[in-house]
Amino acid sequence: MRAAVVRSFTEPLVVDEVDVPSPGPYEALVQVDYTGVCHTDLHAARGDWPVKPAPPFVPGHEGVGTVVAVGDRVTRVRVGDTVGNAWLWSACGECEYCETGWETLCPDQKNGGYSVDGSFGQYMLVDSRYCPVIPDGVDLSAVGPILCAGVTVYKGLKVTDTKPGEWVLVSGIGGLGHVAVQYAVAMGRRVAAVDVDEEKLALARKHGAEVTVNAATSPDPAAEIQGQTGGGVHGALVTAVNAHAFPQAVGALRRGGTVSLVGLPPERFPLDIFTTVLFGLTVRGSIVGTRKDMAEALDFFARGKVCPTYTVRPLDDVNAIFSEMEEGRIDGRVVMDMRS
Ligand SMILES: NC(=O)c1ccc[n+]([C@@H]2O[C@H](COP(=O)([O-])OP(=O)(O)OC[C@H]3O[C@@H](n4cnc5c(N)ncnc54)[C@H](O)[C@@H]3O)[C@@H](O)[C@H]2O)c1
Ligand SMILES: CCCCCCO
Ligand SMILES: [Zn+2]
Ligand SMILES: [Zn+2]
Repeated sequence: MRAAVVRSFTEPLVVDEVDVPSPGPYEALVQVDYTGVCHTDLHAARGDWPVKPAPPFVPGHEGVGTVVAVGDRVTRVRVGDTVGNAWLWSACGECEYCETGWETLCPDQKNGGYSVDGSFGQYMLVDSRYCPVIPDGVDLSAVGPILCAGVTVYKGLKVTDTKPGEWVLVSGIGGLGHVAVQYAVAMGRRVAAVDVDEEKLALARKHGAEVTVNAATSPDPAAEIQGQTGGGVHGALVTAVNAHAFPQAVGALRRGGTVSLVGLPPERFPLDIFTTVLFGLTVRGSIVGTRKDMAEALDFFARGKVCPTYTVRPLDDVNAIFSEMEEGRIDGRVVMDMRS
């Protein structure tokens, strides 16, 4: 099968012929139709996080396709079903986190396109007990971005502990952020959006953001958001790939507000102790979503409440797509057509 392989963190990906994998007892072999390209795939290919993948590997965790073979212990899916892969490729199912609804924190989890091969290939393996099951009748070219961008921002919004009618800031209106605006609107939140690119802010307005601030031109984005939201946002979701966005989001919070950190620039940011304590602020990390979160995020998509903005491109464009992503030149999501 053809697949895009990371052979080195300093070389372009190689689109090569590789062996079709065989499913283990609980695994399913999936013929991939489409796969979204997440900025995490770029972090993986560049090896720029503290915990690095081990080349050679196939990135991708927003893949969707048809089950063509199953292992002998598989019961949850059948040949012919439409499934996806995900960052949460599998977990142990037995630790304190798996037992309490936090499988995303399982220390023994496997990660699609990072610690196990992912969806940038014509076939992929999934763990039948964890793979997202795609709702019938949905557009398979559009659903891929829900499998990571969608579930991640849906969960990140949930853990801001905001209520309908309250203000939520979405910082970074890229692949994650542009669907975050849609989930927030569908969840009844009022949305303020920040990015450094006017086209991205226009996309945020198109999807329902009432307030938009350009952090590249505003002298004080946090103050601007405080002013335009009558005292600050009740919650914030940071998906930006630049560390400057993080203290700005904290500064945009209303007293008692919560910020969910989702974006992963490999950096640190300063947190002012006094104002965090005085204003009773909550700063929390949020990583993807559980299988239950995934089913809920897919349901919003299947009911037409969220629809990714995306362009479809061939697998051979993968290195160009990464370069455009690095330069912030991708509006919405790129989805690669794996059928050719
Ligand atoms: N926590 C998780 O579970 C999780 C899941 C998926 C992705 N991620 C991470 O989220 C990040 C975003 O992923 P993506 O696929 O949306 O990336 P993307 O490249 O599509 O979008 C990034 C956005 O950040 C914007 N941006 C850059 N600098 C900014 C600034 N100073 N202020 C505001 N916005 C700024 C860019 O203009 C762009 O719109 C990546 O680091 C990725 O690894 C985390
Ligand atoms: C810590 C890495 C989280 C990446 C989630 C999938 O994009
Ligand atoms: Zn991702
Ligand atoms: Zn576990």
